Amino acid sequence: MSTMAMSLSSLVLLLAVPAFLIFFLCRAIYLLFFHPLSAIPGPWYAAISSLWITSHILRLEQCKTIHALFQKYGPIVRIAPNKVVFCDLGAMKSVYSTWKFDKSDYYKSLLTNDNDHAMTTLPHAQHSIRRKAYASHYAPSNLAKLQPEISQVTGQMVDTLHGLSTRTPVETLSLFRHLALDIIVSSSYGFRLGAIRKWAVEAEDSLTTAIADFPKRGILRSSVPTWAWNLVCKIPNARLRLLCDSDKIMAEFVSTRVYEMRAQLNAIKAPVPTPSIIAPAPQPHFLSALSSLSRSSSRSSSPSPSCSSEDSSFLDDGDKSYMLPRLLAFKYPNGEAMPENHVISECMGHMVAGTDTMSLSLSYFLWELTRRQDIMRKLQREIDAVMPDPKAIPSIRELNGMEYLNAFIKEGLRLYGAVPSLLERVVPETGSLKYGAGVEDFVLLGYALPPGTIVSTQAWSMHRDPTVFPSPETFLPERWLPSYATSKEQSDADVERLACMASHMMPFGTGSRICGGMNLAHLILRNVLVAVLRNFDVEAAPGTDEKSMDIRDSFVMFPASMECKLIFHSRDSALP
Ligand code: HEM
Repeated sequence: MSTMAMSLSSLVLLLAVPAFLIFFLCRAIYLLFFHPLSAIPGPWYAAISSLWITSHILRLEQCKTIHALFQKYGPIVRIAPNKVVFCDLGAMKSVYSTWKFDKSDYYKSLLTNDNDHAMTTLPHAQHSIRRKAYASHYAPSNLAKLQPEISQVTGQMVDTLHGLSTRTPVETLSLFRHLALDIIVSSSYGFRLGAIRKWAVEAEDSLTTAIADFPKRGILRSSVPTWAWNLVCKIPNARLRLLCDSDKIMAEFVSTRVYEMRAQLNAIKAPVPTPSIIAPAPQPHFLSALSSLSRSSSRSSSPSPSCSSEDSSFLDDGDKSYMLPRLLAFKYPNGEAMPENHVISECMGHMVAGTDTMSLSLSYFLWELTRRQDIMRKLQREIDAVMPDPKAIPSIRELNGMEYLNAFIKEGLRLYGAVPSLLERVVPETGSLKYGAGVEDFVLLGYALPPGTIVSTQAWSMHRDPTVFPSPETFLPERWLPSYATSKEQSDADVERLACMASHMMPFGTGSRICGGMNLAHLILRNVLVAVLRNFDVEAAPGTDEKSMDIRDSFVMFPASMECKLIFHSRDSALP
């Protein structure tokens, strides 16, 4: 009996193995030669399985791998059975701006507290409602009101750096993460977190740690089964607990702000005077030096666009206008208020989206300057001229008018934009969009893509197109400056060249899903760069070099060593 059973199971095995091999072979032949995407160039092994691209994602080198594919195969490449990438301006506009395809499931890995926020809301239609809830917060006119707070926090950071003993290496990813979080928290909730102050005394700020942990938690959480995750979180190790709880820590922080804000709003409705939720903070010299400038800029700015709020009067706290009350006052099209868990996840999404992106960009920008003293000196000459007092950051208008600084930031975002990765979208079902009279299929660079195909491009490659950016790997702010040509032909060519470069730039994404905090990001970059370079010369600390700063990517980019240590030398004595 047992001999019979054994021979039966060997027979099943004998048949199963070839059956599986035949199935795999037939599938591979179909994917390679008969699949609707089979005509698209690319490595044959990528066409038959996702394993190849997944191995590069796991090695944290997707951007460079995809870029090499464009160099080998041209502007459209098949990187997996169902995935197509492209590097072409027309295609970029078509996917992200004209047809506004929905995002792919990839974005669900960025959920906060298991809830959607604007970045993870996949369908275009739902997203545009969500975006309305917060968009006016980041309007330039509203940000102008928040400039004094941004300058103040930046000033605290500069004071802290001045207080360090000479030649102390500073890990700038951590420094700028604390700074960015202070700014985002203050501009979103009107709450002084004091992360920079804690950083200065080396005290841990659990919210900053939670935000730094968030991506690691996401990767770990999605790569192990729930039971294993629960087990990991039971290990009695304080650091591990913090990592496991990062979502919870963020959610609790935001819930408390919601609770406080509601209390304040209710108090405003009932005419009982209440103190502002902003903890009274000392008036640092930075703020006092700036307040008159910033007040005049906020007064002259146009009123912030209204959100669909019935109670917009409470949006202002004195001169300022925060994001949280906008979300609490927002009504969905059916007239219902945004549920509290949506408000919380939206706020968490912005903290996560804005913190590491800022710290990475600023760290790479400064690291580049340590290698390019010529650029640092040019920037300092321009900054010194508009910022005679090293403690008074110029007005937004003056910052925006700094030609070389602007060119430097554009070039920085070109090579060191914190999100250089594929921004995946999905070709919709046939018939849900009409591509033209009688045109059912979506055609990209001459290839018809069936519904469900995942299409994307990456800033890494769009920003390194040698036909648009000559010597693309060279950091050259001058490429963004007009040549001040005297002849009409030359100046027309100049305008065309600059416009062509600008149209290829997508450090903040592009189209309807472009970074919601882009204006705030620009403001922070300008504030921090002028404050740091007016006050310090920057040098790379021993060990911070090409190798340690080599770029890795996992949606955001980061240095191979996961740190960036720089030394800030005070310029006090050297100044005229
Ligand atoms: C240099 C800094 C930054 C870079 C490079 C950057 C880049 C990006 C990119 C590439 C996207 C995604 C586009 C897509 O998936 O198609 C994005 C989305 C987003 N970012 Fe940023 N970002 C930065 C700073 C910020 C800041 C400071 C905030 C706010 C505090 C912010 C808030 C957001 C939000 C809310 C979204 C989702 C937008 C939506 O779908 O409505 N970002 N960002």
